[in-house]
Amino acid sequence: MIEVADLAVTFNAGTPLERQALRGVSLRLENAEFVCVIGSNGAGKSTLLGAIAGDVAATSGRVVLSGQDVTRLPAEERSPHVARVFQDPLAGSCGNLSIAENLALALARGRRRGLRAALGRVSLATVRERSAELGLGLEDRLDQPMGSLSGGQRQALALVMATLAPSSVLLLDEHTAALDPRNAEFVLDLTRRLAERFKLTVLMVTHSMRQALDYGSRTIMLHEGRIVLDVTGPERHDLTIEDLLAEFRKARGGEISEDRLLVG
Ligand SMILES: Nc1ncnc2c1ncn2[C@@H]1O[C@H](COP(=O)(O)OP(=O)(O)OP(=O)(O)O)[C@@H](O)[C@H]1O
Repeated sequence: MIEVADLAVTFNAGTPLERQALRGVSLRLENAEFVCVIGSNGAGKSTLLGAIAGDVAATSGRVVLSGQDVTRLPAEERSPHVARVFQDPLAGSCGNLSIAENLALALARGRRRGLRAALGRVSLATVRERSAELGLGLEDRLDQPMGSLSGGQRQALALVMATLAPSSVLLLDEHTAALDPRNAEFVLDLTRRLAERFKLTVLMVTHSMRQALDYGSRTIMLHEGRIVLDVTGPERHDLTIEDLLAEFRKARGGEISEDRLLVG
């Protein structure tokens, strides 16, 4: 469960560079709910994910994860609750370590122990099994460096890593944006399967309006730090990309001059 109450984040407060990235966002995701977040550049999407994960400090408001108020907890103390996959396939893993070592570290997430302890505990069979499920042949390459993998393979493994240790919340920050369409589809399908299997509460940021309507059961649009659209159920089912574009226009008070919004 994720609960965000009246969350505000202001960067560089009191300076000429002051920027209100979130202006009172309230949002509740029930257990195992999968919500897509869409919004124009600078809308506050990454800031929202960062504030939930603990990388970004809340200026005011509250963040509650699985019933625990984590607003003042640092990121590492939230990690037993939260797993995160970023846009950059290089961001969430260590390229110099082997695939097996990266998976072992992921398994140790949220525990105060190092690689050696993690490697001692990890079951090679588990790592091999979870890698084999991807159908990419990675189970035979576990000793190879993570850096030798393609972007798509790395993002697929990042998802496996995110779901190795028991966490309930998965935050996805445009995690397919750097992939070609075929790999993006593979990773999205994997996302859906893992979310269902582990009953994860998912917040997925995307620039693709198609993805925002096709994945999960609810779509949220952020604009200038506020939620301007929150649709679910039959209302969402009937929503078209044209409708979403119209919502963007409404939010922006005119035409869309957005180079990163994708209708596909
Ligand atoms: N660390 C920071 N310091 C100062 N300003 C920041 C910082 N992080 C984000 N901002 C500003 O806060 C606003 C929201 O940024 P954020 O990255 O959350 O937007 P976004 O919706 O994820 O955008 P995009 O789609 O372009 O990634 C932007 O104006 C951004 O410039």
